[in-house]
Amino acid sequence: MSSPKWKIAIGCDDAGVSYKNKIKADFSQDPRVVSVVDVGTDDNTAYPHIAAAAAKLVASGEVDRALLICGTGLGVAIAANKIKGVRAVTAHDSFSVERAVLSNNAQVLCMGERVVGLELARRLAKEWLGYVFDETSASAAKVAAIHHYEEGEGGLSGAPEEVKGGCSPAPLILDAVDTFVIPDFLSVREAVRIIGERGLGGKIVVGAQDCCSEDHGAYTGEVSPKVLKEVGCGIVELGHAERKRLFGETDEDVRRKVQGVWRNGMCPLVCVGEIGKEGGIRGAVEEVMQQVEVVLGLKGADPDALITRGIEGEVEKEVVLAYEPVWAIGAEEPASAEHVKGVVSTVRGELEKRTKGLNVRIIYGGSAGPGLWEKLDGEVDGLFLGRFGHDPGQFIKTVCEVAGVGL
Ligand SMILES: O=C(CO)COP(=O)(O)O
Repeated sequence: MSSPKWKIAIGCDDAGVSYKNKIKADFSQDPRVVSVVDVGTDDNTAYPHIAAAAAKLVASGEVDRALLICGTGLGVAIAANKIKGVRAVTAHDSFSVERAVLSNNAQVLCMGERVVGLELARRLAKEWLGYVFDETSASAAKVAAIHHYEEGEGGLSGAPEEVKGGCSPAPLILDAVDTFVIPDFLSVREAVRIIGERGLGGKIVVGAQDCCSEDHGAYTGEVSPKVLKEVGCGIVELGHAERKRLFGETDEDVRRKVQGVWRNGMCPLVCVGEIGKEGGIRGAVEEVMQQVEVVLGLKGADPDALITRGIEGEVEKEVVLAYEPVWAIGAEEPASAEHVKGVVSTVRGELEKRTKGLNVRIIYGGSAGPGLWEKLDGEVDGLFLGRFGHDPGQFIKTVCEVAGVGL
């Protein structure tokens, strides 16, 4: 394996200028270093500002590591540790420098110009470049525990915790499945931040549970799809049965919202499903098709014109239909596999004829969870979890089943 090439930030206060400049010069000659960002200082800027500037570069991923010098190496470490995601240590001996990386995955090394001799400081900085944290080592779980405490017990409750718990499936599994989480509105930004921070942005899409059909205007209390896009949403759930039942939302309302979601380059996830189970597969297909015709604007539409009609500008030609028989939501069991397969395959066949150029995926929801996927014989494109998605263990189990990977 080739050794890594580091992007490094370096900084000091007025007590650490000469060591910083020496080590910076060493780094510029070291083939293991691709770039050095000097955050200062050669004046008397106080150490917390310098340390925070370097630590922010680490936290944002602009650099891999930072080296900070002050009189003791203590103040800069304390300040750098205030930046979320950063682990900074003070170390003046070879063993501590090694363990700082291999045990603690510290990205920031701090030294004190008044504590350690110049030649030792230079040697330690050189050794530091040779250590790489092993994510598969026994230390990884302990570093993850630090991260857990950093998230804080006093943070938002409810959905963010679920999001945090649900963020742990290995990235490889997530490569095999398109995964999304749809928290409440207030938790959307936090979900985007946590997922990004764990390097899972692009692997887990964050969505919203509803949106306004309009981007701007006097719609007090509504949430604009434009704003959802800006904060990092990629998918918006529309027309859930509860919105229809409790808030009187109609399929025509959903149609306008679908347009708003498309207009903003996101994917609409439209819930459809029959109310009662008496009509069997036939009755369900009829009810679902009536809803789909309205929400996708299919009635009397020329399939070729469908995609451009009413969708201005950038067109995201995809929709996810969540087939959720209303009677199966919150029930003890999901609908039978036979029922789901029958409805989905018929609806899919209809839509193939009538939605040219539109990528339609149909997923199943309604008491969906572990054990269901294999029964559906590949007839549906995915699952939409309610209660089982709130439980990180069940969520991960289901994702693994869909990915075809054992836990
Ligand atoms: O409505 C649902 C998801 O939005 C389904 O919820 P349950 O899986 O808890 O039945």
